[in-house]
Amino acid sequence: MTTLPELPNYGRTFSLMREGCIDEWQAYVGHPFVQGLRDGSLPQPAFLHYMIQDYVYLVHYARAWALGVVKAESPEEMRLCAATVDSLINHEFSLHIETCAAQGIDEQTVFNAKEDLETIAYTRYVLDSGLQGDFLDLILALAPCAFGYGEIGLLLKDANYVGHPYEKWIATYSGDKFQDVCVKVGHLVDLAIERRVGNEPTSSPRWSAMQARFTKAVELESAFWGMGLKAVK
Ligand SMILES: Cc1ncc(CN)c(N)n1
Repeated sequence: MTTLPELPNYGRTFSLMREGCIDEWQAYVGHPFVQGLRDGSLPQPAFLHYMIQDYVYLVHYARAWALGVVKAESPEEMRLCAATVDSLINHEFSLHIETCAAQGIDEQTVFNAKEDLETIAYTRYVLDSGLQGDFLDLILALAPCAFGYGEIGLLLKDANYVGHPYEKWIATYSGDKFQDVCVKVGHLVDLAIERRVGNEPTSSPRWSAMQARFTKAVELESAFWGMGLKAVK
């Protein structure tokens, strides 16, 4: 029997929002694609297709975090957004670049890859949240990406071993560097909420719209996994 790791400590808002969409959340972190990553049964072509789309996703995702620098209302918010942009471009990208290079695909080719509909839907949803909304709208659309992969990394950590087909992927998302990003994003979300809606966010008239913003991004995460599986059907 597998024992579940303790819920990661990504802040107060994470716990509230995760609970507020628990069915959608479980569908995201327990998706069949994730099970295939865990036991190594995910076909390699599906993984490669996903990694190429995910690189494109991360390009837009980094742009959205850069928009966070533009929309921030305090130096701390600016710094945390800038640090996340740096971590995405100079750390997380490496996993994708190395995976694709091992298959003879260079970074510029991946950068120019044609986007699947699921990639367009999710990335433009996040960017639009920041363009039409305020900093909070943006950050809540961005958050499930970090928290979900952080939680999945911890869930899959025990299943990893040297020579596992997805060893590097699991090591990246369960590793200290990525976990540290999740904790910092959790702190940023808590700060942003406190600044704009106060200490009792669930009593705010804005809460249901905030939860809806978060939940939609969670659903788009599941659709993104589904895109990866479709590649081999
Ligand atoms: C679609 C998606 N969501 C989240 C992550 C983790 N940054 C990612 N790489 N790709």
